[in-house]
Amino acid sequence: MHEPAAIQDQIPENHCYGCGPENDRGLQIKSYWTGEDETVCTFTPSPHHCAGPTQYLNGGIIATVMDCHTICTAIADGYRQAGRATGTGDKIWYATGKLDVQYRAPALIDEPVELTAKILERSERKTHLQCELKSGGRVCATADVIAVRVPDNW
Ligand SMILES: CCCCCCCCCCCCCCCC(=O)SCCNC(=O)CCNC(=O)[C@H](O)C(C)(C)COP(=O)(O)OP(=O)(O)OC[C@H]1O[C@@H](n2cnc3c(N)ncnc32)[C@H](O)[C@@H]1OP(=O)(O)O
Repeated sequence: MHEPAAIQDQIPENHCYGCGPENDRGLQIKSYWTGEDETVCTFTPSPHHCAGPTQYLNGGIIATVMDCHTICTAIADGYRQAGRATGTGDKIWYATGKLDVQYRAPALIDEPVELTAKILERSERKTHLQCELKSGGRVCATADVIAVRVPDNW
């Protein structure tokens, strides 16, 4: 069961190509909590997101959606840990310190991809997450991500 609002729709001033509602040429992914430490995202590729062969999704797009889904999860978790609703009060912002993607199978361009993110560990400055991307019912990519908390003036 999803919370009513997507995480991205609660984070203000986000122009990110992958997840910013303010970027009208971006991918505009939407992520939702499904549990204490887990989120999901469904992304529907467009034909121009293809790899060399037109039936498969481009690897950079795969990395981008995994990056944005996990970093937005870390940001929302930062607000949760601070005891505040996402996007309220002083800004909490994380950047990608590490994004290690394993491409395990090609992802189909003409079906939505399903992403899950799981928080493995958190400390004051960083959050360690794992992400899985499925297409056509199989795991096509996994990622190990370190989100690092950055100040407003980053
Ligand atoms: C005005 C406000 C507007 C708000 C608007 C809101 C928008 C909000 C939505 C945005 C959603 C974006 C979603 C897409 C996210 C991107 O695409 S961000 C763009 C890509 N990333 C970058 O450009 C990052 C570039 N790198 C950097 O800026 C800095 O190197 C970093 C990553 C912030 C680290 O800074 P630093 O000062 O070197 O940090 P440092 O104190 O050394 O490390 C902090 C901790 O992180 C660990 N760490 C750092 N890097 C790594 C690493 N690569 N591997 C493992 N651990 C690491 C350190 O070991 C350390 O751990 P502890 O010692 O605390 O245990």
